[in-house]
Amino acid sequence: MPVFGTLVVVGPGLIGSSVLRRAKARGDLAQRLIAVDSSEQVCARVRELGIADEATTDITTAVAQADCVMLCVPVGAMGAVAATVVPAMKSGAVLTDVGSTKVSVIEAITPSLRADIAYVPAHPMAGTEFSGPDAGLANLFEDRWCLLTPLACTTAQSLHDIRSLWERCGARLREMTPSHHDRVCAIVSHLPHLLAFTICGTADHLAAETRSEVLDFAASGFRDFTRIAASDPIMWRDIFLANKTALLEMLGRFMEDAKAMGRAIEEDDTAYIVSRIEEGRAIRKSLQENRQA
Ligand SMILES: NC(=O)C1=CN([C@@H]2O[C@H](COP(=O)(O)OP(=O)(O)OC[C@H]3O[C@@H](n4cnc5c(N)ncnc54)[C@H](O)[C@@H]3O)[C@@H](O)[C@H]2O)C=CC1
Ligand SMILES: O=C(O)C(=O)Cc1ccc(O)cc1
Repeated sequence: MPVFGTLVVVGPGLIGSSVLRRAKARGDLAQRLIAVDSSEQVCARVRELGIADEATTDITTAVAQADCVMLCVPVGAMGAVAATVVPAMKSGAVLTDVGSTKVSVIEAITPSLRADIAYVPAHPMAGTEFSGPDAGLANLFEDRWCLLTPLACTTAQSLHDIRSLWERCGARLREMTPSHHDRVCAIVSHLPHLLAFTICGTADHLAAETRSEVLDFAASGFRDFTRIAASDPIMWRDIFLANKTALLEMLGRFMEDAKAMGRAIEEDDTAYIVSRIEEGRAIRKSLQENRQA
């Protein structure tokens, strides 16, 4: 029995097209799948890939048919898209989003909400450095967390249905408050991306300054940073600005710890250096035991 009659995915890029692929492959997420994108090129590609029953730029006509609308656009676009989508939705339908930040997305969407529309904010903690409809994978969410931040306007039925949808995508679910979500994601996702973009920039500037070949010798540790640094600039600009408070708090904490490591190196404090490295190894081991690495 499908969770929804008609599921409309707005923004069938990496995340949206992964949900569509999973829905097509299983057949029990929704009876009918509609993809909506502001780009006709993206719609044409979705048609070629055959991952939705319909792909259109006509957002209001599409969402009027929806039992569930899933917003998969960059976080900075969520508010404007919701302002177009919500007035056109039918009574009793469910609105959900997959944005990487929750407090600011909820703030942006809330002014558009209606009493007869349930809203379930969600965030699948899975992805890659690639974007667009070609990048999606039916198994992207398998064994990955999907974080839900239910609100007063999240009915029990809508929460149940969105939980079922993500469970059928293979995700593990956890509920938390939006502000807790943003602090957690600031440290485990947003700060690592900030560090990756920064270290690649620093190395590139050094190479330019010294007119040397430093990057030719990039070892695997540096290469791991470059994978993350290849992520979409608009998406990450939006995330950094949308999660400014929590991200700056975590950046401050990180800089303190980095300075302490610098001092330990300066002072030949071997015990401190080894204890921090051991902490890192222990985290890696515990993640591998939980199949998340
Ligand atoms: N990339 C990742 O690894 C993850 C991303 N997210 C979140 O998922 C959302 C989507 O990210 P991706 O799938 O990576 O992006 P993407 O760039 O692959 O896809 C976004 C799609 O939205 C469309 N779009 C942009 N503005 C629009 C508008 N105003 N109306 C209609 N369509 C519009 C674009 O044309 C594009 O097809 C973002 O909010 C992101 O924070 C969540 C988890 C992981
Ligand atoms: O590619 C990676 O390593 C990621 O970390 C993907 C990712 C990007 C954004 C999210 O909100 C969640 C996951």
